[in-house]
Amino acid sequence: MMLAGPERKCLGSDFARKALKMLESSSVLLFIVFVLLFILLLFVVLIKKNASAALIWNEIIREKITNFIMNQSKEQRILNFVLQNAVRGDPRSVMDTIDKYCSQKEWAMNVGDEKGLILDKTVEELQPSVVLELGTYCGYSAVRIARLLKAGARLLTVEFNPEFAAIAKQIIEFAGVQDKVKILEGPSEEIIPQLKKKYEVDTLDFVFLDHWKDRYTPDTILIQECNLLRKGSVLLADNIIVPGAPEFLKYIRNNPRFQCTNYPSHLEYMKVEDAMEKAVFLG
Ligand SMILES: C[S@@+](CC[C@H](N)C(=O)[O-])C[C@H]1O[C@@H](n2cnc3c(N)ncnc32)[C@H](O)[C@@H]1O
Ligand SMILES: [Mg+2]
Repeated sequence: MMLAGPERKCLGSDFARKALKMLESSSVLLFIVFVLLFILLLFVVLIKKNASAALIWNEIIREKITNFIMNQSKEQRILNFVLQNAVRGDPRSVMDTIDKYCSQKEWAMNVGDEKGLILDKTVEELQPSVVLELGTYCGYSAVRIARLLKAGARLLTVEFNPEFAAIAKQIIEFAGVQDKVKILEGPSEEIIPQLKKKYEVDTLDFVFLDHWKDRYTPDTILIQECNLLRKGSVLLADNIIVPGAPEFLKYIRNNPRFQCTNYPSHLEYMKVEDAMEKAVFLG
C-alpha cells in the first residue's frame, strides 16, 4: 500500500526522532563509559603515587571482586598457595611462598620480606624466651619469629578474627613451628590481662605490635599496668607511617621509661615509605 504525502512525511520524521534518540542515548552511554575510564585511569595514577589509594584498591575493590568471583577469601587463597607450593616443615619456604604470592598476585598485610629483616634482627639480638605478638593474621610473622626462637622459648600470638586464626594455625603447622607458637584467639584488651595467670607469663622479653593501630597505645599501657615488662623488654611496632600510629609515637617517644629507635623501611610489598619503631623498656 502506498502512503500519501503527509503520512510519508510523518513516518520519516518518526524515524528521524527515533534515530536521534538512539544517537542521544548511545552518546550518553559513551560519555558514561568515558567518565568511568577516566576515573579508573585517575585511580591507577593515584595507586602508583598514593599508599591510601593503593590500599583501597587492593583491600577493598580488587579483593572484594576476586572473593565474589572465586567464592573464597584472600587468606584462604594464601593458605592454598602455601599448601601447594611450599615445602612442609620448612619455615623459610613458607615465608618465601607467602611473599611471592603477596608481591605477585594479591597484596596482604603481612610484615613482609623487607621489614621482616628488621624483625629477624631484633629477635636474633634479643634471644627472647617469651614473645607476645599482637595481630597474627595468616601467621606469616609468627613463622618468621618462631623459626628464630631458641629451644624452650615460646611465642604467644593474639588474633581476634576466627577465620584468620584458623588459617594461621594451618600455616604455622605446615611450617613445623607449632610447638613454639600458641595462638590466643580474642581481642588483645581481653587477652593481655590473662597472660600472667592463664598463660603462665612472668614477663615478656619481646612484644611485636602489629594489630589495629589505634590499639598500640592502650595495649602498651595495659601491658605495663599488668606488670608484664621488665628492664630491657623490647617493643617493636610495625606500620608507624602506613597506616600510621602517630598517637603511639607521641606516647612512646615522650615516655622517659622507653628508649626509642626508628627503622625506616617500606610498606610490605610496595615502594611506599613505612617504618618500624623499637622501644626498649628502661624499667
Ligand atoms: C597487620 S595484621 C597482622 C600481620 C601479621 N603480624 C604478619 O605480619 O603476618 C593485623 C591483624 O590483627 C588483628 N587484630 C586487630 N586488632 C586486634 C585486636 N585488638 N586484638 C586481636 N587481634 C587484632 C586483625 O584481625 C589482623 O589479622
Ligand atoms: Mg604490619
